[in-house]
Amino acid sequence: MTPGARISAAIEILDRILAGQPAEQALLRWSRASRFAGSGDRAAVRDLVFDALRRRNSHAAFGGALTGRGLMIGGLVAAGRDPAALFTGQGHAPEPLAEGEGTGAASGVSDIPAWVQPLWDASLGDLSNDVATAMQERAPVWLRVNPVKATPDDAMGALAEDGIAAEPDPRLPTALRVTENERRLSQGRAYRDGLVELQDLSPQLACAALPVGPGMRVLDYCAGGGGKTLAVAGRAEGLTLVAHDADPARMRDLPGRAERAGVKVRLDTDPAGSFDLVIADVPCSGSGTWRRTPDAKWRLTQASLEQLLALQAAILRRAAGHVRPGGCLAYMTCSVLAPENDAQAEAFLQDNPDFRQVSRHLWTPLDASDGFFLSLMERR
Ligand SMILES: C[S@@+](CC[C@H](N)C(=O)[O-])C[C@H]1O[C@@H](n2cnc3c(N)ncnc32)[C@H](O)[C@@H]1O
Repeated sequence: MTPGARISAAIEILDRILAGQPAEQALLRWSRASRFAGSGDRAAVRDLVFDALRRRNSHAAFGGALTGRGLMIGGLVAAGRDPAALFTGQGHAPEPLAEGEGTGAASGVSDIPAWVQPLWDASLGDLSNDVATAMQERAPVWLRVNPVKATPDDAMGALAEDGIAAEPDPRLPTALRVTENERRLSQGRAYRDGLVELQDLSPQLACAALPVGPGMRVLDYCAGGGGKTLAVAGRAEGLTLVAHDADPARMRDLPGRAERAGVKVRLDTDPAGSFDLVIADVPCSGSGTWRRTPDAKWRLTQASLEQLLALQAAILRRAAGHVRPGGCLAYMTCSVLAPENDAQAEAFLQDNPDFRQVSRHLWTPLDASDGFFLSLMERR
């Protein structure tokens, strides 16, 4: 596909997304209908669509319209390129620019949804603008080295065999940032043999901060695909790891992932007894990961946020019931919004005086990768 044809494809997909179709669905539908597109074309079109969603408001302002075409024109203007060079109407390129298209300005335009902006500002304070700016960029890819199978050097060596370059984070040597050829990862030996797992830096830092010791009983109460379960699995010998999720189907990949990682995890739809550590990685707005899933940023509504807040509080209460006296409850979200983070922890502590907060941390793209929150609470 020519660069112009890729832009035409992105316009068509963005128009579907703006009409309400989820981004992944719109991309899949285009992919299925476009057998002529090679893997390079698909990746390029996907990047165009996601870049446009990350900066939807500012690109629409530059382009002059909140349409697929306006977003693509605005994206080129924002990048300092002349849209007329690609909007030629030749071959499969989009029609030439009409009078006034691409002449807009975007100063003062925010790419945070207007209704979220006050919450965003109140939650992030002085960091608000910088975090919003960071969210306009593509997210880097991070790997977690599985200590059961490899040292960071072994993992980097195996990645290098497949031409994938990665470097460790100075704070956590088992966290590797991929610097070259990330698209080869899923086919590479390091991933296939369980030496590394895909996991962003901030949840890795959060899991590394959990009190995990030999022989402990750990319950991952909202285990989903098991990212947190597997992150604690290699931290100590003799752990009993129990994974629970209200929707057991969400855990379907976990047994395979655990086997690849060389660790034992028991799936339990109704866990009984008490645990030394209970992880509650609750459903959330995902506002900390909006540069990875920019579609979610525009789909979140006040009503859906309120539903999430109620669910988070309920899960926190239920998960707490599984913590033994002297044990810990780790409340986690991948959000940067205070109502989902400190406000939940504070309300819980208020109602449950047998718990006290031992530590809390909010990571943002300014010091880690995705935004992520951890409140660690101990049961007296
Ligand atoms: C943020 S995701 C978990 C991600 C997972 N911990 C990981 O690292 O891959 C939240 C999970 O909570 C689950 N969930 C929703 N309501 C729940 C409830 N009432 N009790 C337990 N889990 C719940 C969802 O099904 C979802 O899998």
